[in-house]
Amino acid sequence: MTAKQAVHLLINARWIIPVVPANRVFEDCALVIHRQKIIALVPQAEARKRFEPEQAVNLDRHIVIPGLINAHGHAAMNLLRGYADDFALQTWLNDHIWPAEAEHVDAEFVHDGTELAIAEMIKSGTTCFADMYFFPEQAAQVARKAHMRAQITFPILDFPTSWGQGPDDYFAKGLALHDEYRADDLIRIGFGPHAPYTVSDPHLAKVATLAEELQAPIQIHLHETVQEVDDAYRDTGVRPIERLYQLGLLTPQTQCVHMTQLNDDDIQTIANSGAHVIHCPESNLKLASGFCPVAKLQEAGVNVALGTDGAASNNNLNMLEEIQTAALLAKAVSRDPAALNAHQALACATLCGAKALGIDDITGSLEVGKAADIVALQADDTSALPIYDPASALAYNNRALKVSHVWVAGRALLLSGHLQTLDERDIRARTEQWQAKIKPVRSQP
Ligand SMILES: CSC[C@H]1O[C@@H](n2cnc3c(O)ncnc32)[C@H](O)[C@@H]1O
Ligand SMILES: [Zn+2]
Repeated sequence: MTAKQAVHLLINARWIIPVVPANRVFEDCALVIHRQKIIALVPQAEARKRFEPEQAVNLDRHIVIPGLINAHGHAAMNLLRGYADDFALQTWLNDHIWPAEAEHVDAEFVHDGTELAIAEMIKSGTTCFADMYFFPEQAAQVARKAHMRAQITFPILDFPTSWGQGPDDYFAKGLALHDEYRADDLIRIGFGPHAPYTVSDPHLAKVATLAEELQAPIQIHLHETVQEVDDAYRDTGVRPIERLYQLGLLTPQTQCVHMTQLNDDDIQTIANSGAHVIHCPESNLKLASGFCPVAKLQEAGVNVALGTDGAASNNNLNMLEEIQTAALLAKAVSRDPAALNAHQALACATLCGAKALGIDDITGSLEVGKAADIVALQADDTSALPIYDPASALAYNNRALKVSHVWVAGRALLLSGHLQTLDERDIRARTEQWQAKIKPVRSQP
């Protein structure tokens, strides 16, 4: 008899949806984890014969999936959740959010807001998030403490903010941060030019050059509203996508967020460039920005990932909800009930997110050799039953499921619903202090 192989962790689960291979559900199988990686996905009986785990977790009423990837957000804006609802983007930004940010955002705000956001993300099954916000060094520090995987893009805008005096300052601070995290296993620093209407040509061109040189990602809000595209066309004679293309900013390293205003030429330009689309359906609905044509983009070969955007325009960071909204909306927009089925919607929130962030060799599916970024959802509440197809439960009835366990690179961040790397009581106390300090200006109806 050959000796059993010693491994760190064995996860036995009722259902495992690995995402790769696509459209598959493995029943009564086990994931075997050694060091930070998945080393096998086999039937439980075989796992018992072959492996001697340091720790075994039995999840016999659970659905196990790859960790969810929130491909766009502004984590610290969790402290502005519910601050200004029911406005269109430009009114929301100009009259409410930017004045609030000018008054309140500092390093401590970003530290505390990001910690609040990461706690929410872990508890709702997210293992990796893309962030674009001021004081990105704070976001990176908190992500590192929480052991979350993250892409942190440092903001570039033409004007001064509480984080810096203007573009030169932002580039200097951001590049230093990129250097600091160059060898980090979980955190990658990229460029976050805010939007075509807040960043001028020379700075966009500089982002393109530096990103190419450093092989770093770029994330930008793009074609979010009718007003953005109409104003740009009036002022420049081209649509923002065309301007970005001319400046060399559309490459496979580029993540275009929102993209609700797309004609056939725009879709072709994006497809040809290899740039990725980050679809934020709930933020787009709430700000009444428009609809991202997901089915058309996918048909054209564009990779579409999912993001929540910030909690000030969503108003939560729950990627399971985002999966459901994306799946329902895709059907309505394309008038095709088969558009974005349950497995495809889950893929958008996992593998496609990893592709967009350029980390699909590391995460995004439960494949042997990938990092153990794993989420388990308890699925035994009567409101979840019966479960004929766990992918259906995930996409269309996920309020009935409860995220119970979360691992990133094999380390537990959530065990039986309890955070392992963050102190929830402390987060609550600090959030209450911010709530007392930040007073929303409410106009009377
Ligand atoms: C440069 S840091 C991020 C900056 O973006 C603002 N923001 C949040 N949500 C959106 C959105 O949907 N479109 C454009 N800008 C957005 C945020 O408040 C920060 O100022
Ligand atoms: Zn955003």
